[in-house]
Amino acid sequence: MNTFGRIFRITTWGESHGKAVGCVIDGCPSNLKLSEEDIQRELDRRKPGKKLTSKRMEEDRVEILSGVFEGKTTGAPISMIVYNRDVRSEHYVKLKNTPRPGHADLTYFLKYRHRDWRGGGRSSARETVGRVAGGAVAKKLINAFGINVLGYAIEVAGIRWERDSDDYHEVFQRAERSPLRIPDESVSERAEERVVELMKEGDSAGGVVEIVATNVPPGLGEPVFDKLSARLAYAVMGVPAVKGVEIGSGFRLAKMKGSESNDPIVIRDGKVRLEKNDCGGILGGISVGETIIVRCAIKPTPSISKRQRTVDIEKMEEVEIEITGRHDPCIVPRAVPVLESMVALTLADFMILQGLIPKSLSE
Ligand SMILES: Cc1cc2nc3c(=O)[nH]c(=O)nc-3n(C[C@H](O)[C@H](O)[C@H](O)COP(=O)(O)O)c2cc1C
Ligand SMILES: C=C(O[C@@H]1CC(C(=O)O)=C[C@@H](OP(=O)(O)O)[C@H]1O)C(=O)O
Repeated sequence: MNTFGRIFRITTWGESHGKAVGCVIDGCPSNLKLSEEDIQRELDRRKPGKKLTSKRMEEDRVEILSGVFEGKTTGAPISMIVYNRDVRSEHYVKLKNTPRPGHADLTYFLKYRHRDWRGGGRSSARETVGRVAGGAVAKKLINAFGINVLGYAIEVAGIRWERDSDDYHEVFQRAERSPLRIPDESVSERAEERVVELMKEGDSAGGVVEIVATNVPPGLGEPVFDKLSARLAYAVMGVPAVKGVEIGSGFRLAKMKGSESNDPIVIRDGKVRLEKNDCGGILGGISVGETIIVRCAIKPTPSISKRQRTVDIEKMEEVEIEITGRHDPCIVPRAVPVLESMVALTLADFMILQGLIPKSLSE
C-alpha cells in the first residue's frame, strides 16, 4: 500500500534515483485556494543541500499537474511532481549486494528479491517529498479552519532543550532559525558542535522531534480502534527512521502517580479546559480541545562512513563496507516538516470524516 488516509487520501510514488517523485491527493474539498508557492514553501523547508544536511543539491521545484483550476481546487485528484536532478548512483553500485546496516536494503531484498538499489530506491526518504507536498495541501485546508501544525526538535545527539514558553508559534519561529531546528540558540550551537564532531568520526546522530497541533476542536477521533492517538502514532511511525512515539507526556507518565498525571478539569474564559496538558490533548482517543502533542524518537542516520560489518548476499560471505555519498549527519531537522505533514494529513482526514469540513468550501 502506498496510500494513506480514509477520505483525504495521499498516494506517494517515485524512487530516490528514478526520474521523479510526487504524490496524488484524493478527497480534497473543492474551492480551496491553492498555488505552487503554497507547496514550494513547505518543500523548501524539507529539501537537502543546507547546513548540516545531505549535500545532494535538489531544488525540489514542484509542478501541480491536476486538480487545481483558476487557483482553486476542483475536488478532482491533485497530482504533483518534483523531478530528481542531482542523482549520483555510482556510490550505490558497490552496495548492490552488501546491504547497509540500519537501512532497508536487506529487508527489501528479502521481501522483493528485486529492488531499485540506486539511492535506496523507494525506501529512501526522498519519497517524503510527496508527503510534504500533500501535507502542504492538508495544512492549507485545516488552517482555513483555524488549526496549525508546528514542529521543532527538542533533542539532538542527547542534548536536550526544555520548553521555555507556552507560545508554540513563537517556539516554532525560533526553531526555524536554527539549522537543527532547536528553538534555543545556545542549545542549538552545542548540538551543532556535537553533530560536527560525529560527522568527523564518520558517524551520525539521532534525536527527538515534537509536533503540536493548535486549535484542534474537541471530538476528533473514535473511541475504540480509530482513536486519534492511534491514527497519529500510525501516521508518524510510517516516516523513515521514526522508532518511538509519545502522546503528551508519553513515557514520563509511566513514572508519575495518578494524582500527578491527571489533568485537572477547570473553567477558563467560560470554557471547560484542562489545567495542564500531560494527556497531549487526547482523552479516550478523542481530542479534548487542548493542543495535540506528538513526540517522535528519530534514530541516527544509518548510512555512515565508518567501517561496518555486513554480508555479501550473492557470495554469502561476511564483509566490511565503507559507505560514501551524500547523507544527512542527523535526520532530525529535515524530519520536522515531514512529521508535521503526517499530522496535518491525519487531522484533515478526521475533520472531513467527521463532517467538520464540507466537500465544497464556501467561496
Ligand atoms: C528526512 C529524512 C532524511 C533521511 N536521510 C537519510 C540519509 O541521508 N541517509 C540514510 O541512510 N538514511 C536517511 N534517512 C533514514 C532512512 O531513510 C531510513 O532509516 C531507512 O529508510 C530505513 O527505515 P527505518 O529506519 O524506518 O527502519 C532519512 C530519513 C528522513 C525522514
Ligand atoms: C535526497 C534526499 O535525501 C536522501 C535520503 C536518503 C535515505 O536513504 O533516506 C539518502 C540520501 O540520498 P542519496 O544517497 O540518494 O543522495 C539523502 O540525500 C531527500 O530527502 O530529498
